[in-house]
Amino acid sequence: MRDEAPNLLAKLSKSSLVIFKGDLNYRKLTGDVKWPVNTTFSEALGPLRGSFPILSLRTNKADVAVGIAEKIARELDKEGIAWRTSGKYALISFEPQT
Ligand SMILES: O=P(O)(O)OC[C@@]1(O)O[C@H](CO)[C@@H](O)[C@@H]1O
Repeated sequence: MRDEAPNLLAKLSKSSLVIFKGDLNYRKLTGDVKWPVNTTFSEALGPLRGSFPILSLRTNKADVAVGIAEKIARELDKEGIAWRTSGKYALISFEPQT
């Protein structure tokens, strides 16, 4: 964003909170990478981390998912629950501005 949309970044940097809604935006925020589930949301954000306060609200519709305890993911997987893709589970993620 720093290179592609510096004006937008400057504007968002002055915001008290920027809310991203939906699976596709979550995938864009986290680079659409199949991170280990216990990767922090902060790490997955990469260069956007700390630029402005980010709240992401997402129902899970794709494999990418971060900020989850491995034990919880393992238990859901063991039960055969399609928690990553069914749209029946959701993630609320927050990263403050630094
Ligand atoms: O969760 P929602 O708001 O109904 O869908 C969010 C969404 O980003 O997820 C899909 C991509 O996985 C898109 O088709 C859709 O726009």
